[in-house]
Amino acid sequence: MAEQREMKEKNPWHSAVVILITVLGITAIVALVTTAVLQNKPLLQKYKYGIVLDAGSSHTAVYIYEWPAEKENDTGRVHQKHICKVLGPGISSYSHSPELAGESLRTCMKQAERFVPIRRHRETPLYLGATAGMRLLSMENQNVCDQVLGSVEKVLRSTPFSYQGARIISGQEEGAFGWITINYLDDRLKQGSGTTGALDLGGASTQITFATNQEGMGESAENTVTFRLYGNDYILYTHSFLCYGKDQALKKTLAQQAQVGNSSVLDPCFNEGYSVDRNYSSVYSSPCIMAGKPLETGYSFTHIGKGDASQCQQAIRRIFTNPGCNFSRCSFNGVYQPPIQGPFGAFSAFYFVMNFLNLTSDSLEGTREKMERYCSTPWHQIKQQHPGVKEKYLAEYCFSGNYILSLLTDGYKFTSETWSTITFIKKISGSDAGWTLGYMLNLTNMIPAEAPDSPPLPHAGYVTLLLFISLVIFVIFLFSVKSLWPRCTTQTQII
Ligand SMILES: Nc1ncnc2c1ncn2[C@@H]1O[C@H](COP(=O)(O)OP(=O)(O)O)[C@@H](O)[C@H]1O
Ligand SMILES: [Ca+2]
Repeated sequence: MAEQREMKEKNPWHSAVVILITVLGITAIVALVTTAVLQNKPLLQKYKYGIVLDAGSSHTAVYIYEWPAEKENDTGRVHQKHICKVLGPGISSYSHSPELAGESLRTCMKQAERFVPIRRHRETPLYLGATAGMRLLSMENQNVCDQVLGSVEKVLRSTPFSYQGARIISGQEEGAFGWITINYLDDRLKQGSGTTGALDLGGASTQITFATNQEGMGESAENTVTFRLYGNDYILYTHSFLCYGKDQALKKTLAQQAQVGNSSVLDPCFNEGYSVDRNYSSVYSSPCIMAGKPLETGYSFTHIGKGDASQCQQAIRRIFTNPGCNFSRCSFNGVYQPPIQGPFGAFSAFYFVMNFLNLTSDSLEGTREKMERYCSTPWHQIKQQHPGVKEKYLAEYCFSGNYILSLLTDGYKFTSETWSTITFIKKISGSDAGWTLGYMLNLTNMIPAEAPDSPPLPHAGYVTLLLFISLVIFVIFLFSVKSLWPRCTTQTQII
């Protein structure tokens, strides 16, 4: 030992060489890792954009989506950058002055020009999809419907974006794209595991969509949609009930209680103390209300609230018809529906109403109890408690809550057990739940049928592994130098 120490002391190279090797080794490792990190780091993030207008029956919303340019085909990469709510009613309400439908969009489209960088304007696809309000208008008057679509088209063409068309989407599309949206945002599609069903409640229609492995799906082709996404096959059951959105359902329920000629209607679905004069024509002004439509609707009546939730539900139940079921099982109105398979995400008006009523996490029984209590609260008290809420919504929450209860239980056949599989949602990871995102992903081919190849390791994992292997090599190298060194120096000594 003493001899060796002496040799080291005699050899001034010993420590200098070891230090040099260590410094060089560390420098080499740092250089290697830095190069690996820089080489694999994504280039300065470039974003792309897409714009979809949701022309609903009650209002129009402009959605701007954004995604990293290189990651188009990855799930969960597209997110909502901005939403602009168009002032005024839905485009289907402009039947008396169709040109104003287009004009109503201008403010939001100007806003979109500011949210999308100028250099991206020309390549940004722009779509408009109209839903049940326009479906109803096309049934009432195809010519006026075309004029409204022509008017929005004219304004959208005048924007700097890449206009891709304005059309009425089908109920199946509305349901299926809503399903794609929530499952894409949840990052469930790539995993190929369980998916979430979609429940959408609008003003004029409502949609139910869920994946099913039922053999019996062949029973009803019009309710079946198939997709191959990221290498997985999905068979979806979907149905859109036209005239069963909450505004049309309210008209149906009211029309069914009203008798033309009567000067008042005592309505259990409105709070006690509520009293508003209405014209019969406002109730019957919809192709959804067929039966009992009088020739002369120029009469008015006083709409008086009675505030009784269970009577309200009885009244609502009468708008679901049961003409007999020609399939193995049905929801309502003779429409085929396989056994429901949860979990479910319930959005749009399902969320707005249940969130207002503080009913997003209650049991079915708890929900019924709270509805009884809300409906029996006098109208003046309700107004006092919620001064900031739009009075039209406020007045309708007793009806809307009961309608949701009835639609989900009497209609879709949710039970006390399956009720808890429903989550009332507005947004997922910052993007609104709704059909628009799924619509854009589909039209821009952003969801591939087959799973794209991806590197075996994520970037962080790759760098860590590289660092670890380099360190191991370096430590082995140091040990071997250390164990070889005395022999070398001894040999030198002998010579
Ligand atoms: N804060 C809110 N509270 C209650 N209802 C709301 C609220 N915001 C929107 N709604 C309702 O949500 C529904 C949205 O429907 P919409 O998408 O316009 O129709 P559709 O999908 O049938 O074409 C309308 O009935 C509207 O009144
Ligand atoms: Ca809608």
